[in-house]
Amino acid sequence: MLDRFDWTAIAVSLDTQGWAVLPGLLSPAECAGTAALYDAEAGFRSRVVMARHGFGRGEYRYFAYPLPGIVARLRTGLYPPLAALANLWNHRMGIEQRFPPAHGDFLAHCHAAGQLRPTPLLLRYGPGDYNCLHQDLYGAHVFPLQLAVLLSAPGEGFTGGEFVLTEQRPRMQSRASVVPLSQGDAVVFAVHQRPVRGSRGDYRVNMRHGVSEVRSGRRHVLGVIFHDSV
Ligand SMILES: O=C(O)CCC(=O)C(=O)O
Ligand SMILES: [Fe+2]
Repeated sequence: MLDRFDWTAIAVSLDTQGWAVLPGLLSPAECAGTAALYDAEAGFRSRVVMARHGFGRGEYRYFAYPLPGIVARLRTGLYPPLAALANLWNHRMGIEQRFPPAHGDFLAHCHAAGQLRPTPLLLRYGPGDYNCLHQDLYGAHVFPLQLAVLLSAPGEGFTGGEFVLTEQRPRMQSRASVVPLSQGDAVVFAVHQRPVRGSRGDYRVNMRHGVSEVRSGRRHVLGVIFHDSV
């Protein structure tokens, strides 16, 4: 399911832009089935109403362990190629930490440090909802890449609600990107920082992500974060 993607091209896109799209990661049926979980009683550990925290407008729910099969498979299966890139990034940024090749081993480090709670989440937006620019840091252990899968169909299921990334460069003005996504596409992006090649070697830029206002309809997204939370 995941070996059909061109991981070399994905790494190049992440290196040059700070994000990459995995087209059609989930089928329309998988998108609908996953979005429908939002209304299930069980299977989640908490629900967050964004306006209550100043995070924006709309809401999300964090899955509980055990994760639904599709979420667990994506998290475990996408980790190894992303860990290889994360290790190159940490080397370039002068950060000592290296990531083990299997997700279970990385999670064991999170759990030993008291980061025990699962972070994959489902988000739901309606008209007027949006997600302020943020970084999903949940403790000292951070895996530097994450994924968001658009479960709804732009133009049909909703309008507005674009996925936005900003890149804050040292002593320079910030740059914004809008990531074009169709239903079932995933965007892989930097959680916190990424290395950028400059004329005098690599420097670090600070990344944030968010969602512009949804104008109509309903927008569901599956978020896959690889570190667990305190
Ligand atoms: O709704 C989105 O596209 C962004 C979701 C998000 O912030 C995340 O998955 O971390
Ligand atoms: Fe996020």
